[in-house]
Amino acid sequence: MSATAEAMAPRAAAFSPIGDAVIDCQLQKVFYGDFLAVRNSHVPIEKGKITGFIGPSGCGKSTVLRSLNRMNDLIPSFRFEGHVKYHGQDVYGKTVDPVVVRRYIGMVFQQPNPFSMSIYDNVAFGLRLNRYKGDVEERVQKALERAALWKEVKDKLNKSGLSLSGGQQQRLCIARAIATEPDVLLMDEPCSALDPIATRQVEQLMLELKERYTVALVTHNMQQATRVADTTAFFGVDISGGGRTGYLVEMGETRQIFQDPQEELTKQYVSGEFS
Ligand SMILES: Nc1ncnc2c1ncn2[C@@H]1O[C@H](COP(=O)(O)OP(=O)(O)OP(=O)(O)O)[C@@H](O)[C@H]1O
Repeated sequence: MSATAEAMAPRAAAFSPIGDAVIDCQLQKVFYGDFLAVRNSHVPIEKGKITGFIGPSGCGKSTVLRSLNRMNDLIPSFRFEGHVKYHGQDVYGKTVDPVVVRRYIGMVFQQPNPFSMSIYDNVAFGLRLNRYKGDVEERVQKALERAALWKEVKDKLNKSGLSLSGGQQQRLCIARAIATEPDVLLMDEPCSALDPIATRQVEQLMLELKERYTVALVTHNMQQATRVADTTAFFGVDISGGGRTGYLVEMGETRQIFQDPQEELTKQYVSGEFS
């Protein structure tokens, strides 16, 4: 365990990385109330890689991503059958504190969502929440450097995070997510609100981040998946029987998914026959 992780003692039952596998996600059925949103999706997340989730709207990409660090806990109607294991440990174990889960498995959202507080406080937020006992200033600087934002903000750390441009705000959110040194970073369409230049900066950042973190990325942009993802999971929507249930169609190396898909549906999707 890193010095940072040690400095932030878990508040509930022990939940710490062991072993080599990062996340084993087996979702047999995912419901919102009575609605079956996702079925039969086994989505392993491999260490040190970027795993891209692609597929048509409503196929469950975000649902699966958010189940990995218990973000769906915030939705009362959410329930699932299956398991999500992080280094072999049950993420949904009765004694596991979701705040601790999210320290190891951080998240960046579609819309840059800095808190209404200073740039510094945004990045320090998770450290304080987790009662980090080390040097907060040093950790904030390191996170901003890793998020390729330090040079642009080092002279205005007390300015509001909301005063930054959209691309800078998204890099600030990435800095906030990595300040606690997570093991895994979940990114839910992190570039969809950004212009092409900011998008390229964030994509470049993802490639740098994977040296240190494991990344799972939801994207609508298939070119983005080919540019940054090592592994790609393609989800489809089953409308037979009048429902709309997402499921994993195929998962493999990104090159294979785009150039040599094994499933007809994947072939049609990546060739743009439907979206
Ligand atoms: N909070 C919720 N309550 C009820 N149904 C939901 C909720 N969130 C998502 N759903 C439904 O679950 C299904 C999967 O949604 P999800 O957002 O995971 O798909 P997605 O592939 O990420 O879609 P998109 O690409 O449009 O963002 C959809 O039918 C959606 O309407």
